[in-house]
Amino acid sequence: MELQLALDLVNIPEAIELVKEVEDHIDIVEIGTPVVINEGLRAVKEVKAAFPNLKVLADLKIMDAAGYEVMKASEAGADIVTILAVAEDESIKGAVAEARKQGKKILVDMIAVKDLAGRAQELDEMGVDYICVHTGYDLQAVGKNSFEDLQTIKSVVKNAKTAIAGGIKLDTLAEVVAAQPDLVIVGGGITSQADKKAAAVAMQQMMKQPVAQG
Ligand SMILES: O=C(CO)[C@H](O)[C@H](O)COP(=O)(O)O
Repeated sequence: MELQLALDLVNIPEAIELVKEVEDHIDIVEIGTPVVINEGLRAVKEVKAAFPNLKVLADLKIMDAAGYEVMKASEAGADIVTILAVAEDESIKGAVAEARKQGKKILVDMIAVKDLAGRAQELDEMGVDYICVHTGYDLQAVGKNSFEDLQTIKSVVKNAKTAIAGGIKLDTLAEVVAAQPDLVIVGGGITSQADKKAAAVAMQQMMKQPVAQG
């Protein structure tokens, strides 16, 4: 199980400072959508240059022109690029084809999908690398989470890795870990803590513990 640190509310120097604090305790650093909007793909390039040993995910949440956008994010140094599950199948297939060409991975964000099981099955058949259930900020604000959604996609996905994002904190991580996703994405659960390193260490330890059977 891998841990991804999501950076959403920072500029490039702040992102680099933040990652320095936790780099030994995370697997992937996400350049969040607001950062890409504010700073462009330069943020991906500079963070990858600063931390060549970490995988970098560009959270572009692609909706169209997928092959082109995956190509540009790849050129900037992204290892993983995100596309929205609600995009057209042609866009998903274009993203997967370009990622294969570039030696990169595609993570599909299931935000706003109603038929989670059906769409997850289709995406799995299209060869995407990760399928991620996600409660965005606007639904977190009304008390939602994606814990049940993770079980739903896990019951149908055969090939892709499964991931979960949205408001995960240390006190809710045990429930997430029990469902055994391949990837856990945490933003504010680390970045809003006074001791970010301690939060990342505690999360990493919890994720490494063997799961009780039965
Ligand atoms: O993609 C995002 C918002 O659209 C965030 O990166 C994701 O939700 C993780 O951040 P947090 O743990 O703070 O919710």
